[in-house]
Amino acid sequence: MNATEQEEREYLEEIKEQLTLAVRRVDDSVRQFSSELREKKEYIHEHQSGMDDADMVAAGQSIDRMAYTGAGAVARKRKLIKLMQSPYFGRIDFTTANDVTTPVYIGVHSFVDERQRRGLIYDWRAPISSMFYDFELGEASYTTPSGPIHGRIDLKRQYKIQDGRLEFLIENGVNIHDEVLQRELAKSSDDKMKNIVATIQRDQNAVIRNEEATVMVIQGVAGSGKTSIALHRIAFLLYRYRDTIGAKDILIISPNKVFADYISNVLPELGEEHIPETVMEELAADLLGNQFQFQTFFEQVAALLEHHNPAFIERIQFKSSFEFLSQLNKYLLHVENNYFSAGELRVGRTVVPRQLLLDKFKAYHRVPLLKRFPLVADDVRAYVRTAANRKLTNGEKNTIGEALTRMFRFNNVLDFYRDFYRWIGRPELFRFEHGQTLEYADVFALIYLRIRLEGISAYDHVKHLLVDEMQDYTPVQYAVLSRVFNCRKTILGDVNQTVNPYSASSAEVIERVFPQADVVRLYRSYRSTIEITAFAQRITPNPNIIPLERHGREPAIVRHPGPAEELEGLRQLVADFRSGGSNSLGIICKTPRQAEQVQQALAEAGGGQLLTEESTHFKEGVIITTAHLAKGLEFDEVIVPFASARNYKTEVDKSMLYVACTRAMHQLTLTYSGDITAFLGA
Ligand SMILES: Nc1ncnc2c1ncn2[C@@H]1O[C@H](COP(=O)(O)OP(=O)(O)OP(=O)(O)O)[C@@H](O)[C@H]1O
Repeated sequence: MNATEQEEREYLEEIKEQLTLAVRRVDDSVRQFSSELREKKEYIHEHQSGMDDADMVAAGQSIDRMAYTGAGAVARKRKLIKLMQSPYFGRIDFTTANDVTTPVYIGVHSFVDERQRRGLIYDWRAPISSMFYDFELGEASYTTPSGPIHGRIDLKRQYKIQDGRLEFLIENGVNIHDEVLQRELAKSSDDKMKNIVATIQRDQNAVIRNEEATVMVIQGVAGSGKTSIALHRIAFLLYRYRDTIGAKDILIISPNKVFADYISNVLPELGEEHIPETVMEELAADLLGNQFQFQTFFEQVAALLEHHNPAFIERIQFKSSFEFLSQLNKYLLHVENNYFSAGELRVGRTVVPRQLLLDKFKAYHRVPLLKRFPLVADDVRAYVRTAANRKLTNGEKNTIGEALTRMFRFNNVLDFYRDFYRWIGRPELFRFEHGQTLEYADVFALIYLRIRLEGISAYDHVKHLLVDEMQDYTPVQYAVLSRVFNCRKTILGDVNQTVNPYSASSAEVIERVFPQADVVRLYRSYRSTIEITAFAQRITPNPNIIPLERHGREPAIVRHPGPAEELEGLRQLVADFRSGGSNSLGIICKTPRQAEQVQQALAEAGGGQLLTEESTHFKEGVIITTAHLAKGLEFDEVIVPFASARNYKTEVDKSMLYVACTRAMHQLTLTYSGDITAFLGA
């Protein structure tokens, strides 16, 4: 052990000692709080009869305050215990312009020596910690609320401390990030996504700490860390704006429940509370007031994969275009200008002129169309009251309301939506009968019309919206999100990983809906070995991709004489996996039906967990699923069965194949019988 290591080990022991003392102090205060709380409760119980309402309210408030402070102490203790396991992962020695050198140890939380008022560990999100990610040795600077601080980094170290023990320490070199990063990436997968605070890269750090963007769009290649970065960005914003934004003010729109569960640990690992999440279908049901039965996105994609239906594809393509959104907007203008056929209105002896009705209708142009009528009706009632110089009967009041509503062409959003297709001369593009299931492509268009015609008030509480898998949502969906969530947004995805190429959105399309967006493109790929990344490039080439220099086995393509032999081969591959050292194997099929078939075939060989649309979480081991559901997840090893020309032949199939192959971290195998799919090239 050299002198540096000796010194660092001693320092670690010292910090652990201080942390132990801090835990003890928190324990003492928690004990004190709970005994005070108990005494207060006992006092109230004994003196209840002599207390009036005001006394009771005051006593209740004081109990709430104590409980709140007590809960704060418990949370503090949780953080301290976490720090005892792994107090810090990095250190920089920073010398300011006036030659004061401070060692800055960086960890997941801050820890302050209260007596000496000195920071012992800095939170990775603190302004000073940004230099750890942004600079090597030499000149460096960071920004504080009162301006930039310039200086020099004289020393830089990285540590791996686990269960309170120093596992390794890496000194100064220019490539220190690379070495630790390589170690992290070579590890086995987990059933939950991990935090990456110790190895955040410079370009990733810039996205995480961006405070200016009101809409941030991250377009990144498969495995570029988009989801990780977005979650760390949330953690950063929660820290930076801790007085105004809490975990409950954030909303994550994730593609499905399994994915939501997969990412659910990252923020708690970073000491933040669980963040509310939802899926598009839940949001849609809410925004439609639960009035319609509708197809899910998953069902739409499954239908596309099972049958080739050109009319269905045409409907989806049209409704996923930017043109569709423009047409809807034009239609709304047409409705505004033409659908209110005002006529003279007679109430008793008073005649309300047509022009007055038209003027009133126009005067409320800021109010959603269908919400204007009660307002115009009130104005008309006032007009009649003044003209007739008397109060109106209830019958007359109602007549005014009803007459006005009748002057408008429709008063039901569905009627407008159907009329829209007549107006554009394409009635065949809307297939829906009362009581039927609405096609997924119609869901958000209908919601958009509803918002424009009736308005919305919900979701004002959300202060930051995170949308993952942005390529799966259409312009009209973004137009809805833009109106429903009047807050900052982080939107991320990869247009190459679409599961429905007929409705995919690129960063450019999203920019048209959010012209103010800051778009960041990430090309470095971290998940897979170079061999796997190169293999996936054969399916969907991207000349800009930069794979991280990490090698593994060449992906294998295994041909079988027939389907029965292929299933037998799968059983063998699963047995090999079980006797190997990896944690997770994903068998990723094209359709849910094929996934079920594989599950049945493997039942005798120890089986595997089938992930379906209804699943809410997954465990390590053998997972059988579809590319659609595996999106966003990763596995040590991936098998893609049925990679034949018959099975993978359309554009949708190609996307599925790309998504499936890019889920593999260390090993990838494709199996088939008949001819191999043409998507792998020569
Ligand atoms: N700076 C980093 N340090 C360590 N690991 C990283 C880093 N960046 C990304 N990774 C790892 O790379 C893998 C892919 O990250 P993530 O799932 O966030 O990428 P993604 O771009 O959302 O992927 P995809 O779009 O393919 O689902 C994860 O295992 C993540 O931990």
